[in-house]
Amino acid sequence: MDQHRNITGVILAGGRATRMGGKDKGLQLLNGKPLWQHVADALKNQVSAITISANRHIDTYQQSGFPVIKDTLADFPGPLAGMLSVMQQASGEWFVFCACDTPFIPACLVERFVQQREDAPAVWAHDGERDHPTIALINRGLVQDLQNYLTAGERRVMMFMRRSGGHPVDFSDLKSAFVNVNTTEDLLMMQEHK
Ligand SMILES: Nc1nc2c(ncn2[C@@H]2O[C@H](COP(=O)(O)OP(=O)(O)OP(=O)(O)O)[C@@H](O)[C@H]2O)c(=O)[nH]1
Repeated sequence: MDQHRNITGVILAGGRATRMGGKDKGLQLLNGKPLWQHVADALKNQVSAITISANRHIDTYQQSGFPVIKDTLADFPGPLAGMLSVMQQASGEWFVFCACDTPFIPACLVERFVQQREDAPAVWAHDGERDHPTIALINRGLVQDLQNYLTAGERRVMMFMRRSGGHPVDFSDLKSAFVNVNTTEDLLMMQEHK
């Protein structure tokens, strides 16, 4: 059973990146390569297609050759806005969302999600210590729930994921793969340690 063929990988590259001084986080270079591209390279053999979710510098992201879906909700409401826009506009039944600020996601991400999903409509990564709700496998069937949630003014990704009937998937054996970049200092530290 090769369920990966029907899964679209989505790189979440929108947001304000306030902790990075408002720069476009996905376009920041790590070892000479934009963060979004690290995620695309890690995902490309795990999914059937890749889409970028962004709300700024759309032209730049389009130069990647991947489809780019702009957030339909204004005012940067957060990662769920990107997820909603993609689930409304892209085809396919399953989406693997990955934050662009997590450049070392593991090669077994999708396989483990699929194997451990059971019947849940959503699963997300847990590194043994922290949940990573923006690294998640989600079924299109949740689109209406997500729209209702955002319309009600809710923004928290973790709360939506818990309410979805999904569960976390354990990646404590690969904890370092979930290190993420929030500040320019984080980026510098990662470059130094490569
Ligand atoms: N499409 C989309 N993606 C978002 C949005 N907000 C955050 N993201 C992405 O979701 C992931 C997690 O984002 P956060 O670190 O929580 O938020 P951020 O805006 O990037 O950064 P801070 O303002 O410093 O919290 C990152 O990959 C962001 O690029 C949004 O409004 N739309």
